[in-house]
Amino acid sequence: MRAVRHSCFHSDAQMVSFETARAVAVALAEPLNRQEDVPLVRAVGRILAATIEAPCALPPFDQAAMDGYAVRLSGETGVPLVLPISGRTRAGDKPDVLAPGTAHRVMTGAPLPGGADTVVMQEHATCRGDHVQFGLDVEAGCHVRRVGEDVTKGTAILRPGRVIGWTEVALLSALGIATVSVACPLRIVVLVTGSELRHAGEPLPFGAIYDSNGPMLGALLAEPSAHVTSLTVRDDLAAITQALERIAGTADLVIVTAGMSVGEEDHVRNAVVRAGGGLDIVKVAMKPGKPLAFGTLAGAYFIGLPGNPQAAAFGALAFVRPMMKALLGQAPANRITAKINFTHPRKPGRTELLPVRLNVEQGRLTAHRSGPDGSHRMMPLVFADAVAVVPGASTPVEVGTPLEVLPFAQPRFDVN
Ligand SMILES: Nc1nc2c(c(=O)[nH]1)N[C@H]1C(S)=C(S)[C@@H](COP(=O)(O)OP(=O)(O)OC[C@H]3O[C@@H](n4cnc5c(N)ncnc54)[C@H](O)[C@@H]3O)O[C@H]1N2
Ligand code: MOO
Repeated sequence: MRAVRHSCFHSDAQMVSFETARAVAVALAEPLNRQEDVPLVRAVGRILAATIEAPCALPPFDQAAMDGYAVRLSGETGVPLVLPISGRTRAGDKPDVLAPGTAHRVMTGAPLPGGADTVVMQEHATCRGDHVQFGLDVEAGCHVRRVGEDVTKGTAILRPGRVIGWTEVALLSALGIATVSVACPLRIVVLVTGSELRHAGEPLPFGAIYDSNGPMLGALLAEPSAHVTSLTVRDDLAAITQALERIAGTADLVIVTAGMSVGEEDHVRNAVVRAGGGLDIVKVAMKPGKPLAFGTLAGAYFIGLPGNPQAAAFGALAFVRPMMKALLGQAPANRITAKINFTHPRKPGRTELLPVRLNVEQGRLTAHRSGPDGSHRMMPLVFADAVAVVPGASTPVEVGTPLEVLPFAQPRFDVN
């Protein structure tokens, strides 16, 4: 774990820019380098921890690509129009040898008989008893899959950081690899703070609200490489400190929601320090999400997200996801831009995060506003599939401006 500047937030609590906070989040998070071997069939969504070299070639031998007849067309032999059929090889049979001046019946996937260099599709041949007659348009070398033309034995085919998906399962299975070394899942604990919170299904007294941040962050962050658990605590300094002490040592990443601001019931930053942790960043120049803190807590990374649901979600997308990638040994995600199709009046200041709906229009990724302002609102999230990043220095943003977007779902090209 890299050392962080344990600056005290009471003294001159510094506010850093959104870009600085993003850079710090990733720079803090060192790869955990914990790995385990798992059966390939259970490895989907897991992250490769070691380079895989091909233990054999693909195809593993020269083979017929069509049902037909293997012949030798190159060299001096040439092809008479009619050839005797000298043998038969199916997929799975041992390789045979082509008798000179003959044709050899082969099925797709069969080892090419030694000496043959071409397969003629059976649709271009007529079988006459123990002879076969070919059409005139036979092309030398065709319909043969050459050994190693897809994968050369010994080459590095997959590198650490790669997410195992169906394509990797196919490739590794073809190479006979049944077990892979993957990064151990991250242990993420979400501590939900707030005396007003109740769990869905519980009675709701007037003034109370249902906890949505806990379930939301669980759903947003959980993946095959990250186990997320959550617990809830009331707005009480001693109770939050105790909860943090209990969590310490059981998590790689501790996420707290709410209690991050300056009110009398906002205790999280004090509790982190009391629990033996340290805070590096305590405010970020972003809207929503300004009361957001980073630090460490007993060997874990700590991130405190504001209580408003949009602020908590956007903090998770902008900082937690990149930290998770770094901890799992993955390269940072590609930055994606979309053209916005709305105007957004503003003065230069904090970076703004706006929920947007993405569409492809005239071949360009286009972002539409998904609802009115307000980081307490849930509906703009439901109608969005990304958040657009308006840089702090921007003046009013016009239709057609390209802006970075952070997609809610991680696209395939985003995972290396
Ligand atoms: N005087 C100031 N007041 C506030 C400031 C400020 O700078 N000065 N910042 C505002 C901003 S911006 C935000 S964001 C919030 C952040 O506050 P906290 O992180 O301390 O969060 P709370 O005050 O506890 O809660 C805010 C809001 O979110 C609701 N909430 C909390 N947890 C959940 C949950 N798990 N599920 C659903 N909703 C939750 C909570 O009930 C509040 O309505 O502070 C502003 N105030
Ligand atoms: O900035 Mo607060 O994060 O919700 O509005």
